[in-house]
Amino acid sequence: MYAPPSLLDDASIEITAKDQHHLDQLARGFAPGTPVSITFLPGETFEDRIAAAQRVRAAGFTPVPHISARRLTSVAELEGFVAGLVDAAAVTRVFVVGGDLPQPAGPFEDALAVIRSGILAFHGIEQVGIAGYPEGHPDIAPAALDAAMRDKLDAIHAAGQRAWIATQFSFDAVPVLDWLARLRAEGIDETVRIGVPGPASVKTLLRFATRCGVGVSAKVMTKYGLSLTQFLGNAGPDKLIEALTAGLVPEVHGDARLHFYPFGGLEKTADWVARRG
Ligand SMILES: NC(=O)C1=CN([C@@H]2O[C@H](COP(=O)(O)OP(=O)(O)OC[C@H]3O[C@@H](n4cnc5c(N)ncnc54)[C@H](O)[C@@H]3O)[C@@H](O)[C@H]2O)C=CC1
Ligand SMILES: Nc1nc(=O)c2c([nH]1)NC[C@@H]1CN(c3ccc(C(=O)N[C@@H](CCC(=O)O)C(=O)O)cc3)CN21
Repeated sequence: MYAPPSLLDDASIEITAKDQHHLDQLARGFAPGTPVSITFLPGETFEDRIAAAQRVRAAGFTPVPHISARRLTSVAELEGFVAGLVDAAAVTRVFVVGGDLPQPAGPFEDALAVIRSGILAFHGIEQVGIAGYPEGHPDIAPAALDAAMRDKLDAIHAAGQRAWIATQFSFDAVPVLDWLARLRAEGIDETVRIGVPGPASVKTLLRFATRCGVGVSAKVMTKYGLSLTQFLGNAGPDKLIEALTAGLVPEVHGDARLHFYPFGGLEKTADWVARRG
């Protein structure tokens, strides 16, 4: 076994509202209490998202609903969503992202605006997650990303809440480890959950990489085990997690864990974790 149990043991996982009907599959690889993020996708209703959080809680996991700032159309919508999550699923943790819309659909320009609204703290949210980009973001300058991270951490702490960082998924350990070391050197010591893809077909992984603005060079594809000649074949994060495990040094990288994006389905990721855990 190449991965120490700790890195896989403390992993979290991200689902979509549709996955709420397949939560039984998660228990095969993830312990009770595991944080389960619920992606905020367009085309879902707030009722769907609240029901998903409720099912995650009922299945024995910790629901972590995502809030996409730019997709919110009003302050009342945010109020209603957070109140609903607390009432139905006793939610105490949420993850706030800017969102992919080029222009905000409502009053929230970015994640910071949602945090500064005070609505999360008012409803008793205790922990707030924010996004990290070890390889940068295609539409946001590195300095803006750094400044946003500091501002968001300050605002979360000022509201008396705890923060954590979950990173955009990556196929390469090197930039992730470098970025994490830099963050720690700057004095940011929050838990970082490193985004890794679950096992999925090469085709699916490349489709999500394109959609989410994650670049994959030929060199990185080879390193990860992604082959264009086996486009329909599967690729798992074995080598990536092996490299992270070998490269993570607690004194340098602090509290680092994994966050799985199961692009190939919950069952495949849970079984993969169970086989290696
Ligand atoms: N990592 C993840 O799991 C997810 C990431 N996203 C991505 O998050 C990006 C930004 O979110 P955060 O890191 O939370 O940043 P943020 O909300 O903290 O904003 C950081 C800076 O980038 C600007 N910005 C925010 N969204 C933008 C966009 N779509 N296009 C151009 N500029 C934008 C903001 O005005 C601000 O100056 C979105 O563009 C989206 O691509 C969206 C959903 C999930
Ligand atoms: N820039 C950016 N935008 C995002 O929306 C985003 C990221 N980055 N990083 C990773 C997470 C993970 N995201 C997602 C988005 C959709 C599904 C998804 O499975 N959607 C459909 C299937 C669509 C398909 O297969 O193409 C589903 O039915 O659940 C999963 C994770 C969204 N996220």
